[in-house]
Amino acid sequence: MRNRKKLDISAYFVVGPENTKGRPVGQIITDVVEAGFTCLQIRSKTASASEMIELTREAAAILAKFGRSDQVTLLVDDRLDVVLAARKQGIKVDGIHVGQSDIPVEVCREYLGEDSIIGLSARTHELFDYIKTTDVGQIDYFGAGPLHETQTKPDCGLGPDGKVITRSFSDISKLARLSPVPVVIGGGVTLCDIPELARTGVGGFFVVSAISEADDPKAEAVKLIEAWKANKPCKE
Ligand SMILES: Cc1ncc(COP(=O)(O)OP(=O)(O)O)c(N)n1
Ligand SMILES: Cc1ncsc1CCOP(=O)(O)O
Ligand SMILES: [Mg+2]
Repeated sequence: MRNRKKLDISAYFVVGPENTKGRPVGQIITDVVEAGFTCLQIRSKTASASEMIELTREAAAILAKFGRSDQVTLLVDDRLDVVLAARKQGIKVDGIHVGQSDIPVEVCREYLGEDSIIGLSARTHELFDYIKTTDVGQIDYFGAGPLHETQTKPDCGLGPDGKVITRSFSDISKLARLSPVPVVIGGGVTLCDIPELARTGVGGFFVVSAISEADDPKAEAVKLIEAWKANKPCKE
């Protein structure tokens, strides 16, 4: 349980090769690690299993190089097979993030073990009922959103009527209050959202494009962290 107890989801970067405008994923991961991000997720809807394993290897090596392997949590999106194969090859990967239509949390827990981190996305249109009724014993955090519609994941927040439901800051505060596990918010999050998000009481924010598409990913990552810690209005 050591890993699970010290989980820090305050500054969480999600990335895959389709998000970086052709730039090397490893360079942007290096930037966010140097900036002080606390959580990394390898997520790709286009990469093969072997490409995902290589990206995970590279991320783990970057964490090791900066002496951050025990402080920064490294997760893989969706792919239990990738996590298992990576571990088999000696790569230090801490766990998985799954959504409602992915491999069930119980199965992930069975294969990954008690010390692994498992994040779950809560279904947006049923969020509040869901957190009240779900057995959260096997879950380490909820990923929720979107705060704004996002091209990175256009189906995020899609309601039964086909319209995207975004979450207000007051919804998010309520979620932070009611959720039995820490909540991380993402989906269209940019620097200017961070101060208000920090005031909601959630455990953190997650971003893809705010960093992966920035002209200077490292500078953007630093600003995001400073804004989260300082709780001050943003200056672009
Ligand atoms: C931290 C975090 N929160 C939510 C998600 C979304 O997961 P999911 O709903 O399974 O959608 P995909 O990312 O698989 O498209 C996430 N990946 N990370
Ligand atoms: C992976 C994911 N899950 C919910 S929204 C999202 C993508 C968020 O990307 P961006 O920060 O670019 O809006
Ligand atoms: Mg998923």
